[in-house]
Amino acid sequence: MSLDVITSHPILATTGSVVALTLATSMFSFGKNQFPVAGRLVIVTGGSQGMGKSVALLLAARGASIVIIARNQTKLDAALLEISAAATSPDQKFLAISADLTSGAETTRAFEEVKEKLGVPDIVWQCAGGTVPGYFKDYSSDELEREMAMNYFTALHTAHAAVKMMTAAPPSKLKRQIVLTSSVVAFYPIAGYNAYSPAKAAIRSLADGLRQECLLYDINVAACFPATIYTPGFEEEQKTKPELTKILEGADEGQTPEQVVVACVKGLEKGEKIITTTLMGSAMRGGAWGGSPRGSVLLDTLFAWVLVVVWAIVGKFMDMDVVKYKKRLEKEGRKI
Ligand SMILES: NC(=O)C1=CN([C@@H]2O[C@H](COP(=O)(O)OP(=O)(O)OC[C@H]3O[C@@H](n4cnc5c(N)ncnc54)[C@H](OP(=O)(O)O)[C@@H]3O)[C@@H](O)[C@H]2O)C=CC1
Ligand SMILES: CCCCCCCCCCCCCCCC(=O)[C@@H](N)CO
Repeated sequence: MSLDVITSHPILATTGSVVALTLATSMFSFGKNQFPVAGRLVIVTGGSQGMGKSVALLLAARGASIVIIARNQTKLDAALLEISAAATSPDQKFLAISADLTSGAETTRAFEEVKEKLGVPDIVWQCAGGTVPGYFKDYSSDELEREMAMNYFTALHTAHAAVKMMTAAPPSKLKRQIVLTSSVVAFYPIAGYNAYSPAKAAIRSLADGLRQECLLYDINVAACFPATIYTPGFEEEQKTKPELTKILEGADEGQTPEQVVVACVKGLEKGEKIITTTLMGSAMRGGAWGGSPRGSVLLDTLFAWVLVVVWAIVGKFMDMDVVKYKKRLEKEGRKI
């Protein structure tokens, strides 16, 4: 096909220009760090333990000022001591604020305190969240609502307070940034997480839509999608996690919070928006892209093609594990 044919055909010409533009933009941004942190003010929600604490530790070591927000003051104080010890410059500031981020009013109060004491945040990274896994039939409706509040409302109020404060502030030289924390269950929900996965899927949806809207305000919005992370929250989960959920998520090796954070920061530095932390996570993302902006165009396209077929098979196998488990329970005379 000659170039003439391409340029004379409106659909081909449009597709061609979009592909060329995407490649040019990705080449242009290649090598440029899209997530500078030194000297910047970062709020980390859920920064008192687990993944959030690892985010705070890494960014403190890279020269950022850090505010951690969580509920328990004792845990906050202990974590802040550790985080401030990771500082590399005397100019870095550290602050811990106790707030329940399921409440919009509390979230606003915490953000106002940050502004008053240290200024408008440059980066807001939401990590607060967690789950009490279980069989759907066993939750009370209050418990179901609590999972939504704990995961989605915390993220929603945090993003809202951040966008309101950032858009009201004078423009900053470096782009301001919001990072949300979802989970791979937003791509592929499994049995035992049905109170939790929909809240994480809602975060994915918010990240995609807000990213688009925030192009208006010159604020970057990204979200990360870890699989199993070995954290205090995970330890707690294991206590109530159905055996079946453990079997299904056994396909995943798990990562330390440090590994997860290094992978997320790498993605952010490359300017990625929907960030996975393992190859399996990328495969799951590849099968669930929708209209989200791509990370690695080549890999994601390949996965998107292959996964159409792979999901048909893997999905069946996963379902078969469930049926196998049900039969095992019946055979052993056990009830769930
Ligand atoms: N661990 C895992 O396997 C995975 C976790 N994730 C997600 O990563 C994030 C971090 O998980 P992880 O490190 O395991 O969690 P942890 O339970 O270890 O830590 C959760 C943090 O969030 C804070 N927090 C919880 N609820 C609230 C609230 N209502 N208001 C303010 N702060 C709150 C906690 O402090 P306090 O209790 O004092 O408020 C704590 O600092 C979560 O969003 C989780 O869903 C995603 C994939 C896998
Ligand atoms: C196409 C590629 C093959 C796909 C195989 C599917 C394997 C499913 C693994 C699911 C892992 C779920 C981790 C959830 C972590 C989480 O969010 C909770 N621990 C909450 O803290």
